Amino acid sequence: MLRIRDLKVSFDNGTHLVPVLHGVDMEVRRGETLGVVGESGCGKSVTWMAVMQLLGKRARIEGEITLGGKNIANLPEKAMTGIRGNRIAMIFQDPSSSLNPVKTIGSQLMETVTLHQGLKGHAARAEAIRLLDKVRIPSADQRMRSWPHELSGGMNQRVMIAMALAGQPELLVADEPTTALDVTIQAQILDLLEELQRDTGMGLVVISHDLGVIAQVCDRVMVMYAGRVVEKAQANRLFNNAAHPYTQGLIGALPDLDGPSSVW
Ligand SMILES: Nc1ncnc2c1ncn2[C@@H]1O[C@H](COP(=O)(O)OP(=O)(O)OP(=O)(O)O)[C@@H](O)[C@H]1O
Repeated sequence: MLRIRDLKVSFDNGTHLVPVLHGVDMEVRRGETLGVVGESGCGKSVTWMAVMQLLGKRARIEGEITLGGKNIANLPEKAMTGIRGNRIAMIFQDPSSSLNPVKTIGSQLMETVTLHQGLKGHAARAEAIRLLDKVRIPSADQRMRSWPHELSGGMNQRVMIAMALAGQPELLVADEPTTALDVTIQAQILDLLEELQRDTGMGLVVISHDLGVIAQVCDRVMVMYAGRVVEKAQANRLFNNAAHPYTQGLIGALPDLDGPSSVW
């Protein structure tokens, strides 16, 4: 469905270009859940921000990004607006900074529904409530009147996922979707993403520095290190038999339940 070939990204810092991605190759197959893992700063977010053309004017992007066979790298902004949200949607780490604090959940969700589905008034409201139900927000009708600060981080992330679903995207990119949440809520959000992926058949990309998160939901995994993909594998193969030393190090760093306890 989506193929990235030899993606190179540099940032212009005023005096010279600073290379950040050095030729990334990646692909997402229809209906799969792909994990992108690697330490902070290795280029996970930049890769997907480049796909979405959200990197701003200082970024120089080279390479090929094809969606359904069509090259979308460096598309004009107007054409890209038709892709963002409608074909590829993205959610981020901190839902409270993505939501507008001075608008209710309902009005933000209705705006998104109007933008992507052209619905207005009662129809937009009904669709917004349906989406809140779909992401398992209890009493969706009442929650429409809530402000972002009245909801927990986990609930706000569910609202962001509802917004992402408004455009019925073929692909949802979740960039560290659970990093800002506590552990029990993390598991619930991952379960929800998995369930939505199964129900809708959309492709799902989960970006995380946390192998535990990747292990829970992903079919295939791409491991990134210093602006490159260093390993691609089926998730179970990767965890049992990682080929690259960096991946072996990442797996070796996971806490071992059978190992000696450090708590006395
Ligand atoms: N707008 C920007 N201008 C300049 N450099 C940037 C910009 N955005 C990212 N970078 C640099 O690109 C590199 C990759 O960043 P990226 O955000 O993709 O890392 P990451 O793997 O997603 O890590 P994290 O999980 O910490 O976000 C980093 O060195 C970062 O400082």
